Amino acid sequence: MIKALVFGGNGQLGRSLMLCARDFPDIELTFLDRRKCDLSDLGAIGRAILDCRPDIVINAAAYTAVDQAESDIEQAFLINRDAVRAMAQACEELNAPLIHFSTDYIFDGTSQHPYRENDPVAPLGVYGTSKLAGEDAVRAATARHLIFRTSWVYSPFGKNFVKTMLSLMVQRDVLTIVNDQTGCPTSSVDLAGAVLRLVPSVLEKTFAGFGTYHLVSGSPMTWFDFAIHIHRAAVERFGADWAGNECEIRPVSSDAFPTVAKRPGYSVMSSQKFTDTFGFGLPDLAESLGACLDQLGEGENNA
Ligand SMILES: NC(=O)C1=CN([C@@H]2O[C@H](COP(=O)(O)OP(=O)(O)OC[C@H]3O[C@@H](n4cnc5c(N)ncnc54)[C@H](OP(=O)(O)O)[C@@H]3O)[C@@H](O)[C@H]2O)C=CC1
Ligand SMILES: Cc1cn([C@H]2C[C@H](O)[C@@H](COP(=O)(O)OP(=O)(O)O[C@H]3O[C@@H](C)C(=O)[C@@H](O)[C@H]3O)O2)c(=O)[nH]c1=O
Repeated sequence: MIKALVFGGNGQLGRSLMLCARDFPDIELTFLDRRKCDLSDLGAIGRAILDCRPDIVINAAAYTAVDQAESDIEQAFLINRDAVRAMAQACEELNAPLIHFSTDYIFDGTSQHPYRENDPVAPLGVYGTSKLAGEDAVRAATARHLIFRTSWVYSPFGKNFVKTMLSLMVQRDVLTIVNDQTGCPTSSVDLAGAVLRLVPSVLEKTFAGFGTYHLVSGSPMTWFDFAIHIHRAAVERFGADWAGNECEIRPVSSDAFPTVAKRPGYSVMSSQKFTDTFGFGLPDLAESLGACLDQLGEGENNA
């Protein structure tokens, strides 16, 4: 039996790992949430890892409030950099690989082509800067790491764009959604399945795939396009009398929807390196969004 320790058990990715765990009976997952291990307490992180002595650590925790991070800089760096460094150092001490997640918001969005792993990074805000610092901390502390950069994560769990849109579509007659930021919506349930599928091979002595990978679902679109997809999929699933059916969705520029943190205009990432190395990719948006709405309908959406 493989022993995996997961930080961030209560987040979208953490709960998706819990959901997928039933398909991987050879992996015994132990989940830590804020109550069991507050990552602000850096000393507690090493203790938790050394107490559990896992074969592998998965960090699904992060400070993810993009706008709030602009004024909560210390906490963002504490969780996204310092706590990650503590995790990576304890993993190195135990010789356990660390699987960590990062974001498209480390890029400035000026690329003319899907970002590859070696493209220059230049985050526009505190969240992206702190996540980039976390990546660097992992690389400095342990060679046995996998960093998966992903983007625009949604799921039946927690807070995300799909759930926000579904509730706003019911509450409002008109929604204005930015149409000049392009990225790849990605299901955390798909991410969780992919990661658990990799775990056994990562633990093989001959595994040579450590490093940084982009891992997204391959359907680039704007947030406006994504809202249209969500609306269409919801009407298809919940029927024409769904309360959000009549909501009008209008495209606007980012100037018309000001946010505290600036977001990249184009943060599409290529998962080619991942697919070439591991021989599979993530399902496309239609399939994954449909599954998410089905799970929401089945009541998997505890806030
Ligand atoms: N969400 C997205 O769109 C994207 C996410 N990512 C990355 O993917 C990974 C997973 O993200 P996702 O699941 O969406 O994130 P969530 O915000 O859903 O979950 C993050 C988890 O981290 C936990 N956490 C935060 N601070 C602490 C703390 N001090 N002590 C203990 N736990 C803490 C939160 O706990 P609590 O529930 O108690 O608040 C939460 O459960 C992260 O690395 C993120 O940066 C990358 C690209 C896009
Ligand atoms: C609610 C709403 C948002 N928007 C815009 C604001 C923003 O530009 C875009 C997305 O808004 P959100 O705040 O939901 O998403 P945001 O917090 O920017 O999402 C990011 O989260 C972090 C954690 C990541 O790592 C990124 O990959 C990305 O997923 O949609 C509208 O245009 N209209 C609306 O009604």
